[in-house]
Amino acid sequence: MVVLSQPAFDHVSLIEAYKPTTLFNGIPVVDLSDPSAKTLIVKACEEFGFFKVVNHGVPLEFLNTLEAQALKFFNMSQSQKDMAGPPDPFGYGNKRIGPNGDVGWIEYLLLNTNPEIISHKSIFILQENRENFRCAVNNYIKAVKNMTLQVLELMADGLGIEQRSVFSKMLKDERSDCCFRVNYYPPCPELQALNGENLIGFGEHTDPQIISVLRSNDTSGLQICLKDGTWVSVAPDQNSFFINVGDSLQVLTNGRFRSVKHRVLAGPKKSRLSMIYFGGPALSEKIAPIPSLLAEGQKSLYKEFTWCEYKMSAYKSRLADNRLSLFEKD
Ligand SMILES: C=C1C[C@]23C[C@@]1(O)CC[C@H]2[C@@]12CC[C@H](O)[C@@](C)(C(=O)O1)[C@H]2[C@@H]3C(=O)O
Ligand SMILES: O=C(O)CCC(=O)C(=O)O
Ligand SMILES: [Fe+2]
Repeated sequence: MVVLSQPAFDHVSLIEAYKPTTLFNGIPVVDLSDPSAKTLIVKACEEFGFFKVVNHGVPLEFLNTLEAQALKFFNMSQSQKDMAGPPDPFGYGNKRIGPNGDVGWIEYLLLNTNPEIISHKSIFILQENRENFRCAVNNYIKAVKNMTLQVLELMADGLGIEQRSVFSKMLKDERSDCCFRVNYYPPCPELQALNGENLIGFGEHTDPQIISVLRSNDTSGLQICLKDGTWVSVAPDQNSFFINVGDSLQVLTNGRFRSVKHRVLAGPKKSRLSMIYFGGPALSEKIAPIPSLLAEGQKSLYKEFTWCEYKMSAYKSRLADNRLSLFEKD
């Protein structure tokens, strides 16, 4: 074992000796132009709460432009970036995730997707480049949101729900509570000396919203937890999107879809850059199973709550907590 003394390695709390994970080649791939997409989506949400989307229709130019703009941001000096933080929860964050003491080997920008709030102070510190950045974020979010609405409609269709817009209308609502996150995991060269140990970039958690749509650069690091509790690595694919079922969708489907536990490990050589669109409903939206998904006599597994109540409770929790357990019926 190599023992590194302080200050050579002062991020000890982020080091974890996880069991080695294998690259999983069973991640479902859904081609949005394929007529069987709706069936595949439902199967993937039941089995994994996670799938990859190809033929998504989002111009690759939007992905690459935003990546370049985000790198410009993260390559600025630390003092400049600090002017855009600390997150409240929006803005620039460095190592601290959320308000309750969680940390990771990460820098990020968290933005509200409401177009007026995209003019958050974090964008203003970009000075002469802010219009380019704002435009790249807006183009990306608009296109990704459209694709997400399509996926949600296929989901409803695949579940046999008469009202195809049952999920998508929650995001279409002008009061919907969606946010956007750009995560940057810098390389950590000292990691090479720590044989077999892992550096936590973003600790294990489920996403509280309905759906999360992730795109990353070509650097690995994302892992998901399978039904049997095994953690597996997801091969990066910079031209595709990865969809996560969030806690709220698990409730809307009365547990038929599962919100996927996931985490990110940082690497020694390459930086990872990911962009995640989190689709949440209006604060007043009631989160309860869609009635037609309940078989006769079947009851909801969850107590009634609104997205506002769930979100407030989530923000009091630690990242790895099972946030839904507070809302499960006894
Ligand atoms: C530790 C926390 C960070 C988080 C809010 C929370 O209290 C628990 C949920 C976390 C999470 C996970 C998914 C998204 O990245 C996020 C923005 C969200 O909505 O819930 C984060 C929150 C955050 O980073 O503020
Ligand atoms: O950065 C990633 O790849 C995933 C991060 C994540 O899960 C999140 O921001 O909620
Ligand atoms: Fe997440």
